[in-house]
Amino acid sequence: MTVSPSLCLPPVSLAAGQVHLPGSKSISNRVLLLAALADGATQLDGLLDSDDTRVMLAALRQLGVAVEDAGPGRARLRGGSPFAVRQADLFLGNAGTAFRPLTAALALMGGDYRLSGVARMHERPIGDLVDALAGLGADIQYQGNPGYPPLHIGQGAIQARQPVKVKGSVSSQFLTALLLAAPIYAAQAEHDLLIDVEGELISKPYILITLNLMAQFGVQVQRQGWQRFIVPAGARYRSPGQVHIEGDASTASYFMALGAIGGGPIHIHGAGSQSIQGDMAFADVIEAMGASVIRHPDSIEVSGPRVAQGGRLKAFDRDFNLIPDAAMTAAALALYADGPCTLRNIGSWRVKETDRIHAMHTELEKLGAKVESGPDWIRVYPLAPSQWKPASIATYDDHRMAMCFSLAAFGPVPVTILDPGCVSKTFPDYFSVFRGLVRA
Ligand SMILES: O=C(O)C1=C[C@@H](OP(=O)(O)O)[C@@H](O)[C@H](O)C1
Ligand SMILES: C=C(OP(=O)(O)O)C(=O)O
Repeated sequence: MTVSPSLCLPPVSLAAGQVHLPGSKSISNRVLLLAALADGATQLDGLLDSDDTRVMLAALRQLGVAVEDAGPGRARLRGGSPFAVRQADLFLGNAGTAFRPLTAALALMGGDYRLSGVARMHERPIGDLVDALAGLGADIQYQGNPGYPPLHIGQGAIQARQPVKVKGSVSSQFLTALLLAAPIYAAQAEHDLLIDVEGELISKPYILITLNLMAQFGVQVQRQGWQRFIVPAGARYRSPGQVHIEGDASTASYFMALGAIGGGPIHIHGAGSQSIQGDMAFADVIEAMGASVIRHPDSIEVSGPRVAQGGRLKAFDRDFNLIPDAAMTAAALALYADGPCTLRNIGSWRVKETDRIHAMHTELEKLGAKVESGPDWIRVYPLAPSQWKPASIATYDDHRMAMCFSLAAFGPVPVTILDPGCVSKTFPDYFSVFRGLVRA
């Protein structure tokens, strides 16, 4: 891992302007896989160009999928299932949206594949997905610690006589992975493929993204609540020809936050009231905190108090299970609230790019804040102007830590972000866009 030079952000007080969001990570990586599996050619625009999509594209190319670069944000894929290459060693960085769905797809195709990632990826659990795939007859071996990547995928004997059971309490990406891969089997099957969720399912809005995009590629999944998902026998992905990828709603949360604490207005283009991403609900969070939000179909405008001039946001105590990524932005905004803010039901933070509850707790304390946390919650007390301490913020190779702590520049002292380059996971240009929107 290369570490980028640290970045000192001097105090700022105002944020206003226009921002065009980079493509959604969640949609980009799903659509790349769908286009790779679908019959026919698919033209994509709005595609995210970042570490997470680069590893997905490189893997698909290695697997024999024809991918043409068609200019910035554009690509043309010619798909088909199974993939032409039956033996490959794939490096998937720290991209959960590449690792989990490719594991399921390759396990259902069968072959001789090795999937690995960065050291942290090898600490992120995948056992619940491997168990579900093993229940279908897939051949998957752990190459390191049981329950974690790296994985070896062999030639299984896939048979779905019973409903496939999958646990969704650690990550919704396991159910997403099974759903995306299901037509590889269902296309040839005589009976519908039933997928049953065992126990709790977290991060539910991401499942709706998955179902929406599968439908765009011709596969309609029926569901019974969040319990049972039915992939019809004969289901086959067909290219819709063209797909436009909307802007990233989790990324939008940093700019919504800027509008909410820096006066605004910040006009964020690329995702709005018609978005299929759950993280757009972050707009409701900042609205409840006192920001003004105007929603357009494909954009959103946010203004709010100027916290550097004594303005304050309203404190909150809420469940963030549906928007775990944007939730981190709310934790950073708590610094400017009028009372302690509690984020609940965020246990999945422990197994993401880093242990995010630990990282948030530690780094907010460096700024001078009082913080409390438990297994699946964190409480952040706001800072009065005299309480702020200049700090060097560690980012733990977590893009969201770096982006969230840019919001600390609205305090009265400078803040230094260590390894700001880690934003390349989803938004390589974040800090130049940030600088273009803020003023002293
Ligand atoms: O399916 C997806 O695109 C994602 C699901 C979420 O993960 P969990 O389901 O693990 O919470 C989210 O945190 C991640 O950034 C993207
Ligand atoms: C959890 C995240 O990433 P991943 O898709 O790797 O799970 C994230 O982007 O916040």
